[in-house]
Amino acid sequence: MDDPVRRPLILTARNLVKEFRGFRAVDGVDLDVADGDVHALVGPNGAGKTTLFHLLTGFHKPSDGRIRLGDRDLTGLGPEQVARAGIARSFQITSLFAQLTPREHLELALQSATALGWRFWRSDRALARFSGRAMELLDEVGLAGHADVPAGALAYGRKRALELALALALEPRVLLLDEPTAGMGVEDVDRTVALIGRIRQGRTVVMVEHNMNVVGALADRVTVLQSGTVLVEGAYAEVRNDPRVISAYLGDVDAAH
Ligand SMILES: Nc1ncnc2c1ncn2[C@@H]1O[C@H](COP(=O)(O)OP(=O)(O)OP(=O)(O)O)[C@@H](O)[C@H]1O
Repeated sequence: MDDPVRRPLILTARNLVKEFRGFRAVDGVDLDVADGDVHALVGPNGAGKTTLFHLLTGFHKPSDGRIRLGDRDLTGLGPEQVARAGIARSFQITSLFAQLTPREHLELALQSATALGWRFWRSDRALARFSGRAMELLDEVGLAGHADVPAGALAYGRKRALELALALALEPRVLLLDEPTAGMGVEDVDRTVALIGRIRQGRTVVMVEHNMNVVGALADRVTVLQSGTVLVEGAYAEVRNDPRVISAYLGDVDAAH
């Protein structure tokens, strides 16, 4: 049942296919992400969530199908072009520099998003003009009090918050989060849910997430994948009680709790 007040679509995929040596990890997926929604991609292990995520961010090229952001066709673009077009994914912790502080990370990310690129790498004068915005972003993710600590010394949850701030620095039209609560204890999960709840304001978020409590707390819409295809798409409450989803997840949902 479609929600009559659904917002306009911002990100769409049509008949998306990704084949690996004849095996279809993503097999004809249609995806409709509405502007301003938190849209979760869920499904049992091996369903194709990560592959779909890589397709949406340009890390994989589709074997077939199309991806559009607003009225722009992004099909076949590489990761950097996709990011510049307005789809940002949260960085991996492994891409943080242990000796640089969160403020320095943000200043560099903000500079790289401008036409200057990385040309004035660590020139203090060039970076100083990004300091104000860097602090705003750190404040938004709750890291203002840790702005000048080397990133290597931050606790795990704070490193993830820094990744989020780095993605936000690109001012994306759509923010993609790959398992934002993976590997976290209960307290960090709660903090992360609150954080995503804050940063989603005025933004569109697509997230792959295994923890159904997190999905229930944040997602407006849910796409359930199974064997590379869309099993069900809808509001969380509808999807959660759908017998096809329950059967696909049998055992898996309990494990995620
Ligand atoms: N590079 C690859 N080469 C070959 N097969 C792949 C490749 N990447 C993924 N696959 C296969 O595609 C299927 C979907 O994998 P994918 O990682 O997208 O699933 P997933 O839903 O993210 O699973 P999980 O929840 O376990 O992370 C799996 O059977 C996987 O083995």
